[in-house]
Amino acid sequence: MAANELVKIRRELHQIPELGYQEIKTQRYLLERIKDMRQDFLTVETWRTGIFVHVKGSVGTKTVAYRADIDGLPIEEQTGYADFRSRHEGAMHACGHDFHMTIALGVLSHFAEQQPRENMLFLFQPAEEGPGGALPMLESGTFKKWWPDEMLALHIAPEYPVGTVATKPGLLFANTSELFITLKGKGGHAAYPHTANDMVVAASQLVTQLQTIVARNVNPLDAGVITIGVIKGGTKQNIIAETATIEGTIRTRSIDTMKQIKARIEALVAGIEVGFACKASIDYGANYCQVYNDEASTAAFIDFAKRYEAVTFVRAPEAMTGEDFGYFLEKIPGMMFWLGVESEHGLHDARLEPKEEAINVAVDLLIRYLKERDQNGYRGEHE
Ligand SMILES: CC(=O)N[C@@H](CCC[C@H](N)C(=O)O)C(=O)O
Repeated sequence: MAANELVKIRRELHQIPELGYQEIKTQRYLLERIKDMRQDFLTVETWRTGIFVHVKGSVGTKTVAYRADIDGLPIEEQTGYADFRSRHEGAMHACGHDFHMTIALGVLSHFAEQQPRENMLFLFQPAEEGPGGALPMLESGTFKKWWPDEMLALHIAPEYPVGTVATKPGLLFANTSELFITLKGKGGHAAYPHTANDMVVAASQLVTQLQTIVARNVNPLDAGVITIGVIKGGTKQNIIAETATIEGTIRTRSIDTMKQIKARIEALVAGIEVGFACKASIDYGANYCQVYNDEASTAAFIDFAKRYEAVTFVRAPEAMTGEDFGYFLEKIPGMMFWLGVESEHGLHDARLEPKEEAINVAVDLLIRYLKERDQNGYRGEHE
């Protein structure tokens, strides 16, 4: 696909962001673009709001998979885009999944025209931002039928210039768990606090206490994050709130630290229940396992990236970002890398404006890399 065609696709996708498992228009749009491609080697199967596309190789003894996530975020866009802003109120592609999908379409269209030796599997995966599409997609009959030998994915990186790719072997992204806490007390008139049981005060205390866990309970040589992104409670300024909810995310480098943090959260919440004579419930929502890059797959990618003159390779530090792609890497050797897109504003920011030149950089890089691997053999073939 030509660079201007890819930019057009990205802009069309940017206008229709949809949240996890609501990607109806996105799926329809992707299916239309896939239908425009040469069909001789393709088999397309939908899975919920996602899509699998299998490319039959001329030899077809191995399969390499490439995954792109397709959901948007509940953010009201504040970019400077005039012509292609999100048309969906309160939703935005603020994590670059419009780029991820466009890049996957660009790579797929190449291999739809030029049949690879080995099979390829493209996954357009819903719900990466939550509740998680990777694990159920991995467990689906379609995935099992086309089970790959190796798997790749990328994520845009606003902090790197266009032309940069970054990754590392081993741990790349953290273990994550969502966190939803509901506190239920007794509402009442603002003027009669002694007759009520104020959950705004209880929630405020709890948020402050939660921030002590990483500071006071986690080994400083280990790492953890507890971010509370939402706190809601009450209905009016002169009514004492009967309920309050707290929503956040927990990030850790190790599973043990995740367990330790959850135990501390439960102890603190139990303390709030006693201290405020209220009822509390905790829901950990979606949990993602770490993204752990396979040594051999990552070494092959880094070796290529260092030789490929169109990109600069940077060794990435570990990040506390989460990615349900980690579930695939738990079962299948593979790797994920960052793609530099240079934006002043970062991921999950309403002003994120990744540079579109990065799309073509990624498409060319992936086509060349996959072609080289296709000629030289994927994991297990020449090892
Ligand atoms: C790359 C990225 O930003 N990923 C998200 C993944 C969401 C994880 C999960 N829903 C949670 O909030 O814990 C991230 O926030 O890191």
